[in-house]
Amino acid sequence: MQQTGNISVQTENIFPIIKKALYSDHEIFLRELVSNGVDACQKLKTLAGLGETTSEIDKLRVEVAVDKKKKTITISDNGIGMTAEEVDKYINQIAFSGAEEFVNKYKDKTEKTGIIGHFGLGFYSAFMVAEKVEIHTKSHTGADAVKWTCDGSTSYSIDKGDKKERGTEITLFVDKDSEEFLEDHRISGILEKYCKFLPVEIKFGTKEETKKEKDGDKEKETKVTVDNIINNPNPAWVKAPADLKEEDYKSFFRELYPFAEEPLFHIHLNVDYPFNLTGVLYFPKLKNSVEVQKNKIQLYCNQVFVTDSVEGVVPEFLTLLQGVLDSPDIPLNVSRSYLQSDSNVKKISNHITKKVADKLNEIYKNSKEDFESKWEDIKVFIEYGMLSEDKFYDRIKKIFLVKDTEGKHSPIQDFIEEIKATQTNKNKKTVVLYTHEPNEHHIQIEAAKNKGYKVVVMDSPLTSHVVSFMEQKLENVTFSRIDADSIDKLIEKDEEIPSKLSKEEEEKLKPIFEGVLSKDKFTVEIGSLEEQDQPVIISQPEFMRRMKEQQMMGGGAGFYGTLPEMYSVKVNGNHPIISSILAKEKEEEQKDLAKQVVDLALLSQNLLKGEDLSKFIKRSVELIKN
Ligand SMILES: Nc1ncnc2c1ncn2[C@@H]1O[C@H](COP(=O)(O)OP(=O)(O)OP(=O)(O)O)[C@@H](O)[C@H]1O
Repeated sequence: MQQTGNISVQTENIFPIIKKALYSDHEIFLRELVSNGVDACQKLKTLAGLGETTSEIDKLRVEVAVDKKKKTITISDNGIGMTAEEVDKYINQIAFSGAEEFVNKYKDKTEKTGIIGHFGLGFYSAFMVAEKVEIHTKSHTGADAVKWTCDGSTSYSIDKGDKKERGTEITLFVDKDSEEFLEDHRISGILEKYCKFLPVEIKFGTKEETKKEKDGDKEKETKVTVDNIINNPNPAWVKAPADLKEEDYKSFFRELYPFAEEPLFHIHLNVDYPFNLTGVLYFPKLKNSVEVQKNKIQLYCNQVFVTDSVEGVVPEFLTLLQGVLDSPDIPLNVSRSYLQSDSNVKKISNHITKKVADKLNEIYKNSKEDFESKWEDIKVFIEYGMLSEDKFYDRIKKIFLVKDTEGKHSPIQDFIEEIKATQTNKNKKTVVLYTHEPNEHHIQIEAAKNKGYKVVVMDSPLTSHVVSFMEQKLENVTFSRIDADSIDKLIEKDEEIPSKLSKEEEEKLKPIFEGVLSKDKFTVEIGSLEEQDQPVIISQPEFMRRMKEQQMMGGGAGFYGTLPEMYSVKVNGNHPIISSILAKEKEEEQKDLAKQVVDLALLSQNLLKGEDLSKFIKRSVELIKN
């Protein structure tokens, strides 16, 4: 038997849920009620623009007042007001949004109305903090004033009211558990957080200001009491980019982050099709860090602050930026996991990524010098971006810079072209040599320079990921850190350097060196390098080091992280010292000399520490004495 029907919802059951669980944060009630007041003003403005009201719209404003004695919070506005029918329709029917109805009615007649309300639920958030709510309202139409009262049960009363002025006044009789909201600083804090950029003036009490006046030759300071307007109704992002100067963006930045260091540059977003998005994003000076900056972007919906955790709305790498995004098209009242699958959110996220890449390209095009001067501060961001979004990489690959040890910047693609002739190995791979710390690798860099090679400085925390990524993206290119092997092995050419040692001599030499090094950490190899190269070179293989670094960045140590540090020790059989070690008659003398050159190699790698270092110094002093 098939049966169909409607699931019935009893308002008695749903009301307590709305009251307690509609929003997890109780402080939201103020945002909702102030937004309703702002909407009421915006609606009146829209009607005035269409000639549908004769109301005065010069001084539209919302006011919040707290009466500690009466334990009330009042939110009043001089907006559109409501008639008795409207109160019945919009307030008595939960989830019937007058805001949405208004937007639909006027959507063809006017441009954006900037109306915030949408769901028809916000008003009821008042009951999260109030045991009783009263509405006094008078419509702009001149209809009789209305008084509505509800004590939090499902019954309400609606009467003729005595409000004389146009607008709506909502009074919350704050319940015992919510008395914290009767504190001025609490209300200020909430207004500051959510309402700082609402488009209509919001007044909360008064404040004292000092005015300077001319009194003859002198300046006189007088104190005056003025309305405390808590918001800036015209923040930079709602203005047209053409109307703003660099300084305006900077001062808006200071308004958002009074204590932050000045940003490098900004991007003004302004889209109205196929979705609505405005905002200003700032590039902070990141230096070499990826952690500190996150969660600095503030998300607004029609100028109401919604959240500063933007994950899910913008790609993760963009959370390194600062600034404001405003879009009525982001479904913010829903869960984060839903956000990621929302098509508008995806489009917005792609758009921002594109805009950011466009801006970077524009700066590069306008002035290479300017771009280069900013590079050290933005490279981590760019690296993070290209590692996480392939599309971003495609847009910035032509302007991804590398800096050589002489301080010269070049786009990586140009750099590879430049080194191709000299730094291509016998397997036809062009080898990019890099260092994370030129001072530490001075010896190796000098050896590379002697061969006519160039070394680039890659010192970001993401370097090991970046080089692996670039190896996948760039054809026939590999990266090697300059200390990963001897220079001849880093870029292996066809012609081998002949060895001065015979096979027997090499076999004699190996155990001497093995005897002065710990077997668990070092593997010894006798090789033939140039005579002028170092007698012993200690290196950590590129692959192993990279894996360890990547796993350290990713948190857990993983498989490679658990492996002990391993180094390879290459003894340069062509170096005169090595021949003289072999020539020594006594085993002790051979060992001492071998130990000395090994220690020198360790020292150059910053690997000689503690007792070993003390012993080395002592031994060196003895050697000099002799
Ligand atoms: N201060 C006010 N002045 C005039 N009308 C109001 C006022 N407050 C509420 N209303 C009317 O009551 C309706 C319901 O308000 P409510 O806050 O519950 O929902 P909303 O603002 O439409 O949507 P949301 O749930 O997204 O806030 C509003 O759409 C509006 O028509």
